[in-house]
Amino acid sequence: MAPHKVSIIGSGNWGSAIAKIVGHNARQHSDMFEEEVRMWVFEEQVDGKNLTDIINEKHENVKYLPGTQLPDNVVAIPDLTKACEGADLLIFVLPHQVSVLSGLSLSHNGPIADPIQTQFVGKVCGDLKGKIGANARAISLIKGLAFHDNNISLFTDEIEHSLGIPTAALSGANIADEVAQEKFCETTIGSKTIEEDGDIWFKVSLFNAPYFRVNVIADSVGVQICGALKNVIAVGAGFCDGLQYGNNTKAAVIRRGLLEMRKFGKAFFEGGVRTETFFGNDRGHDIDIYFASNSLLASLESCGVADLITTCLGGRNRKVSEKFVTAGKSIEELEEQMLNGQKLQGTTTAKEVYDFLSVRGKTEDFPLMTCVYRIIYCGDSPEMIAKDE
Ligand SMILES: NC(=O)C1=CN([C@@H]2O[C@H](COP(=O)(O)OP(=O)(O)OC[C@H]3O[C@@H](n4cnc5c(N)ncnc54)[C@H](O)[C@@H]3O)[C@@H](O)[C@H]2O)C=CC1
Ligand SMILES: O=C(CO)COP(=O)(O)O
Repeated sequence: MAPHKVSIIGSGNWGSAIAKIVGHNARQHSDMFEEEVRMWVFEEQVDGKNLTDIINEKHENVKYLPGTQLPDNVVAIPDLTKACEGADLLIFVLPHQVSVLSGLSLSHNGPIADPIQTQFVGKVCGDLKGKIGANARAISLIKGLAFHDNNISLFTDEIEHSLGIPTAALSGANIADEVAQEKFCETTIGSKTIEEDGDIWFKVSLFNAPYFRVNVIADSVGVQICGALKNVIAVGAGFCDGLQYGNNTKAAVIRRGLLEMRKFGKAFFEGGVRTETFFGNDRGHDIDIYFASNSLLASLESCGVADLITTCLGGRNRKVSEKFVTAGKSIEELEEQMLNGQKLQGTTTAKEVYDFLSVRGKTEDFPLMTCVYRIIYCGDSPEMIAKDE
């Protein structure tokens, strides 16, 4: 069989960290993969130069992952179609939505700026439609859900429908900067076709590394629900920090958040999600452990409680939401000031989830996520995050 041709679609903070692993593994397994790994970069100017040129000269994404050396077989390409031409393994790693400033809206201290929100995964898929081979496969590293007309769908389904190729999901307790520094962590791949995806994404080691332990489970829906909704809960955790509420309060938010995440998955997805995906298990499953790593430290579901904890402790959603409480500025302003082009996912997901629940009359069934929404978008006091009426 010809070696797989790998393309990475996205080059932000996580996109660049994963490019380091994938580039290294492609080079190590030259019988399985073409050595060159192409990475689509949304072109922009950094100090008067194209970011793609800087990446290809310095082998470093100086804007989104400064200080990390990328393997020189990772090649930055600004043209999406060229970056994906002939690829049979596509790695989607884009922010699920971006939010930019214009006009007026609320911070908890009053009116500030009105964000416009743009989903661009759909645009990327539209541009690639008809250009991807039938034998290709994709994997989504996106932590977010797709919302259209107050309906919800998974990005794996969006990509599958748009490009006609099977698509798995990868999500875990993976703060990009820590992964880039090769600090040990785990991650979870969710797949409907576990043996094929396990073979390609895990067994031949495109992602697995000594410091990045991958496991494959069948609950693709649960993996994606976890990745999207933990960002909303982390916004709540950030409010707690801004209010200096301490660890017990934050633990209560995490506990309640985890239950709401699971409840959401069970309520709105046909076939439901597995409880184990959220809480972890003792390796008692049959097919799920088929590809489980041998590492004793590895549990199967990094995407659940583990990712929720790491994001509530060290993620960008937490950091910006803490400042939202102390600075009295809008989320979009803080995102611009604090993240240097990186994107928050939890605040936009809070709005999407609220709109979805609202048209179904279900907001009261998800009080924590509703509260996060109301604090950001309706001017409710941040103290509401830890008040039981
Ligand atoms: N950063 C992290 O620690 C982790 C992030 N993730 C998830 O991975 C996904 C990607 O996140 P990051 O790589 O961190 O991105 P990021 O947060 O660094 O976002 C910046 C990226 O968005 C791109 N971008 C901005 N506007 C765009 C547009 N109109 N069209 C296309 N691209 C545009 C920029 O070029 C840049 O590559 C997200 O869903 C995130 O939740 C998952 C695990 C860890
Ligand atoms: O997904 C993440 C860690 O697993 C990163 O979370 P943040 O987007 O809040 O930084």
